Amino acid sequence: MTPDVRPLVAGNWKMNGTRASLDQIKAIAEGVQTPLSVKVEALICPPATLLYVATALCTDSPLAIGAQDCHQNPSGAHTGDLSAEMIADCFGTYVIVGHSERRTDHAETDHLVRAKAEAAFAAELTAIVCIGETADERKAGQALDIIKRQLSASVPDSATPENAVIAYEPVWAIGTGVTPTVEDVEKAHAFMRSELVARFGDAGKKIRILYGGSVKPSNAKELMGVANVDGALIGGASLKATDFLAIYGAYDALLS
Ligand SMILES: O=C(CO)COP(=O)(O)O
Repeated sequence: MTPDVRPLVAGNWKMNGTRASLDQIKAIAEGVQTPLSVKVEALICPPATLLYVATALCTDSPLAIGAQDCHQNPSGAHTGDLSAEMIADCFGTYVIVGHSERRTDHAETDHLVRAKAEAAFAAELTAIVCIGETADERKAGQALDIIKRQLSASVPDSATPENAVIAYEPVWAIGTGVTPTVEDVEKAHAFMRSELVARFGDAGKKIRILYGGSVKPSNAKELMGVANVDGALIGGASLKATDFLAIYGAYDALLS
């Protein structure tokens, strides 16, 4: 945690979820209607097909809804893509950019990820910019170098604590059930914090840095309690309302 920073617990549903899954969003929207929501923000990023209906389910809930990607341009001939304006038009308030699966599946570069984050800012969305090293990069002792490069090249100069969130997701921890040690998470997040402060000054102290990769109810309290970990980006465990709410609820103990 970072002093005076409101943590964000975010779910990334990836390419999962049909209309039947809206029940889970409804349950999460109801489940986060607790006093904890003043202190901890909750977000679900369903597939684009569910975005508009999901926001309609959350009108009376503090649960925010976001998208998983956006195009760097506001409109035009880009078949199959989604603009940041379209997400905002569906009442989405966040968009994930530069997830490692998009960097791999769609060859997204740091440069493109930065342009997508800028498009998000222009549409008044908050961009969750994902970074993280692969297993090979880690084995080669390059983890911090990769983090430094991705952070500096993927995050726009216009990032602020309001419009930008960083998600550190070591690629080897995604969907594997394996997480870094608490010491490794602490080291990586302290490094990112120092990089952000060096670049953005006081604002860099408040930009949220989420941890992602095999977060589940059983490890949430330990991981979320680490210094400079300002929440989670959850994949698999965000698909079930009970699991997501258990992770969210870990802050009950951490903040009491
Ligand atoms: O990629 C992730 C979230 O964006 C993490 O996925 P898992 O929580 O399934 O490991």
